[in-house]
Amino acid sequence: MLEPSRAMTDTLSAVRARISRHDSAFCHIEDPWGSLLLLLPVMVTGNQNRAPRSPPAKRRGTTIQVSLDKRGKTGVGRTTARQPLAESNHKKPVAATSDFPGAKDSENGEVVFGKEEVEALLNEVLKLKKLDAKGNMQLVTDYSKRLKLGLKWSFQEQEKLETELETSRKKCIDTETEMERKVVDLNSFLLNLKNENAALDEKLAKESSEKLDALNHHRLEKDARVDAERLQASLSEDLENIRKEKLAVDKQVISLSETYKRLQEYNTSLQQYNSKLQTDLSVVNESLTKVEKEKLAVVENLSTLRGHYNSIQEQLTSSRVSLDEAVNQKKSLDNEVKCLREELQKVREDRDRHIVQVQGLTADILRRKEVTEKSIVDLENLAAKSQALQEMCSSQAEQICVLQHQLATANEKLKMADLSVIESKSKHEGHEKTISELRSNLADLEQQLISGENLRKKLHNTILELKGNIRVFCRVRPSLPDDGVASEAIVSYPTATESLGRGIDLIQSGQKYPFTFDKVFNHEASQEDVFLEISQLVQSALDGYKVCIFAYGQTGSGKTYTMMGKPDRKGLIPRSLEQIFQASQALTAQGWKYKLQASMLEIYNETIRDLLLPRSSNMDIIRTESGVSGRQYAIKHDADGNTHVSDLTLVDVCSVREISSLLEQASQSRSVGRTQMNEQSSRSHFVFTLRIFGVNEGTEQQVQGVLNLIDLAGSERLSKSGATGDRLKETQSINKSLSALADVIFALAKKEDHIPFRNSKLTYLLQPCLGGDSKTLMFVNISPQPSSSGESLCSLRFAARVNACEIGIPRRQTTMRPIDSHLNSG
Ligand SMILES: Nc1ncnc2c1ncn2[C@@H]1O[C@H](COP(=O)(O)OP(=O)(O)OP(=O)(O)O)[C@@H](O)[C@H]1O
Repeated sequence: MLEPSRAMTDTLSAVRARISRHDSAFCHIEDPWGSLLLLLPVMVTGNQNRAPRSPPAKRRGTTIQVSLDKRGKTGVGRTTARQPLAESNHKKPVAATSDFPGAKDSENGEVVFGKEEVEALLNEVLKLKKLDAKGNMQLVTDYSKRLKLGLKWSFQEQEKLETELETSRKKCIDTETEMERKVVDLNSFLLNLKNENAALDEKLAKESSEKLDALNHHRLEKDARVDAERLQASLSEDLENIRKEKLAVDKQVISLSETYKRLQEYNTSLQQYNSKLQTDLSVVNESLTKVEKEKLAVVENLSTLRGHYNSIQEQLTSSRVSLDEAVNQKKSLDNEVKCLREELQKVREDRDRHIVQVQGLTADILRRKEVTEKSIVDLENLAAKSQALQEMCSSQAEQICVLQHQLATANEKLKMADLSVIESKSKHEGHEKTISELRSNLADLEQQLISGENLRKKLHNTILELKGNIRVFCRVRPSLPDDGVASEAIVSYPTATESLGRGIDLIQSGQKYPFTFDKVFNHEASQEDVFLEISQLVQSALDGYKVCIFAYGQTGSGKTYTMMGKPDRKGLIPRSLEQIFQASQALTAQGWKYKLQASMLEIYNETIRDLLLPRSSNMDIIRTESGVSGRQYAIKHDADGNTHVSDLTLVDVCSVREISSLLEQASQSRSVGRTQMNEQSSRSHFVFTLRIFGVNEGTEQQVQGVLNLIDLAGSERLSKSGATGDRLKETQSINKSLSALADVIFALAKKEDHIPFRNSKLTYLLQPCLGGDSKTLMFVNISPQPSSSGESLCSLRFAARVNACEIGIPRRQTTMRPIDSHLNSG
């Protein structure tokens, strides 16, 4: 990596040399006037005191002296070289004579003018003689000749100088041109130099990066070298250790060699011992033979010594065995690198000991035999076990086969199950898809249902509005057993199409009075028939309208029956409440939540009574009504048209059962007076009010409806009632309030400025429901008794007038959310 640096250094040196050369040339050119002075044989000087810029030219021939006079003007003079003019290559000699004073003769007889000569000529003063005119003339003539010569020379010199000046100018121009050319060359050279410099910089950067790489590489190599050195150090340590080990091994080798030598010596001694043992063996063999002979002799001769013989035989056998063992041991010792010859020798030396050892070995063999036998038994046991295991293995193999078969079957089943699972999955997915579709359809249907319900409400209310704001239904009760046998019917129903179901004719004194209402129920109409006609009106209350249904009619005409009914023939109030509960329950599916509040009061003799108070409280009030003391219920209407009766009991109701209980309580609380006409005739106006607050969680819509169901007191005439005393007062009060009701309705119909709501408690209580933004329905109940025909006619006439009224446009009370307080309260 050092090569690029060296090459770079060489290149830089070469460039510096070139720059140096060019610098010198440039410097030379930078002093063009110096060059010009070299070219021009002119010496420029300042005044005489200033040092010349170049050494005074001691040139031969005439030189031009340019001098500055005292006013700074440049002048051109001549210096006269003291050389002969002939040596000058540009001077022409001027002929001169020796007669000319002031001029100096050259060697060739030429006159050379210089400054001094000219000055001397000019300053020459002719010395004229007074009496020598001729001589004077001569002098003047000479002087004029010399002046002429001087002038002539001067002219020639001037021409020459001009020529030289012109030449110098040309040369100067040439020099300038040359200089400009050289400047251009130098500029291009400088440009090249800059390019080369840039290239060199680039090369330098490249080489710097290469140098960095080289340095990195060098660093890595250095690290590697350090590692290698470390490795070398560790290897050196290992080598040192190995050397130490080698030394130890060498020592061991030496000791082993010594051991080997000793072993060799030992081997030699063993061999000697072996030979000795061989000798002993032969001796033993001989003795053995001898012993055998003796043994034979003993066997043959001494049967009594058989036992001894046997022992000897055994000893002999053992000796033989031991001998064989010894021989074998010897052979093995011989075969085993003769290392154990020493032991053999020892064995042979200690023969008895060997015999003992042989005996021990024999015993060991016996022991081993026993062990072997035991091992054989064990082996047999193991074989048996092995056999059992093999049998077990075979049985297990069979089981494995069976299991494999079962596994294959199970795999098949698993595959089948997988397939069935996949199939089930796809079916499930299909089902899910179907379910999602059904759900979306259901959602659509629900949406359609909601929109249908909204449309229904709209249409229903539109129909009701088209029908008129206050409608009148007429109901004729059937004849009761107590009514006695009627001689003739006082009511008939027209059968004409236009008045079918809507017309009623009352016959009195042979005169027929036809009436037409929104609906006429004859005596056969059931409670259900009646309720069917008003159910939509009740539904309106749930939709947020103020609904007011009241029953008007003479005593005993069936008002209470129509409104309350009997336990087995429920009237409008329980049916309406049932419908409201059912409808509110059904609307929960559309996101509606309702809160229902019930209140029940009666207006008796222009006094309000809370029918939901405990009986004791009512008793107090009754005493109050009779002038003792008691609380007053104040009626107030807020800006939203809601009526509030102070201290009136409001009960949150959640079921029909609760309502039934409340109605029962109210029924018992009602003031029931006896009149001559109806033993159970109620002498008060009964007002059942159900406030309905609904909110839709989904649409944020809120409704606030009111359902007023009113059972008015009987409207009998005083003359017919026969009442006296309190009953008369009751009748008068009732008639007054009914009259006030009629006045309000008629005032509304006439759109009078003042509506006399405050004329009675009943009208003031029902003001919001009569005031134009509610839906009002009046039942006019008619008794079929001929004796009641007059009252019936009055009722029908009143109803007809009411039916002709338009009291306003019903307004649905709906808002968006903020009225949550109704639902949250309580
Ligand atoms: N449509 C009807 N069908 C059967 N019975 C009826 C019908 N209308 C009324 N009655 C019966 O007639 C009697 C009088 O009816 P109800 O008490 O309802 O009259 P009312 O107008 O309420 O009298 P009051 O003004 O004195 O309260 C009751 O016994 C009632 O059961």
